[in-house]
Amino acid sequence: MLAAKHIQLHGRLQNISLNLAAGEVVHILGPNGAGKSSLLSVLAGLLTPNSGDVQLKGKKLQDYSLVELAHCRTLMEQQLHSAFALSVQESLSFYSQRPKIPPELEHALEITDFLSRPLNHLSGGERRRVQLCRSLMQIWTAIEQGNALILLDEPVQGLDFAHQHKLCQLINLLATHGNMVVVSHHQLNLAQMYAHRVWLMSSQQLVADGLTADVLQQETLERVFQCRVRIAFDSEQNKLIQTYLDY
Ligand SMILES: Nc1ncnc2c1ncn2[C@@H]1O[C@H](COP(=O)(O)OP(=O)(O)OP(=O)(O)O)[C@@H](O)[C@H]1O
Repeated sequence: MLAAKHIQLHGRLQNISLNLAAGEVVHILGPNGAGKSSLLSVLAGLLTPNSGDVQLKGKKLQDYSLVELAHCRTLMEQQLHSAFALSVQESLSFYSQRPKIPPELEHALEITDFLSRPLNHLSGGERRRVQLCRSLMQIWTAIEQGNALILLDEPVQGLDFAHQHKLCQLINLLATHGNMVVVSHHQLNLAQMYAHRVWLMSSQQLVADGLTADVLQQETLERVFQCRVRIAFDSEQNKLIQTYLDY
């Protein structure tokens, strides 16, 4: 269980309270600058809020050592760092002692074919897949035990259509073991398909927290994104299928 109470971070987050249960997948949505990355950094214990606190499994984040946190939570940041000419294999070994990529990760991320290539010779999407693999392998033991907190900041950025869906399916699979997952991105349709719950942010505040279908309402989206939207509804399957901009 993860719980945040009255988080304030000057100029970035205002009075945010939330919680996340074992096995839940939450997608954070909201306009640029809304505070999604800042919130993920606070939940990871990498940014200390000016007031309020975050508790992971009943213990304040600041009472965990960095080593303890590094074994049970991962934060994949937006930026791709590949200044060094390390190979993909060397980069993975740096973060994990495991000799092999777990099959679930390989199935979704498909990176075995370029293990021997230098990271900085890969395409943007390929590099993103390596970055995801590395972040998840870092805490793979905790993930296998269903004990992990997985925080991913715009993980689908640069991924092709098929890999976006494979990643979302992987995330939901990992949650079935009891892991907690928070993912920020800008794809309303992926949230409609895969999120258990949505945190909608705007102007550094959490403006809605609820079941996906309840939060992704036309009126709410139009207010937050300041544009007209339309939502297509599949009446046979009784679910939302697509959100699109209405010109
Ligand atoms: N290092 C920083 N120092 C001070 N302010 C920052 C810093 N990083 C971001 N901000 C500001 O904090 C606010 C929230 O930024 P944040 O990066 O959390 O938004 P975001 O929702 O992740 O945006 P995006 O969708 O563009 O990635 C913005 O007003 C931003 O300009």
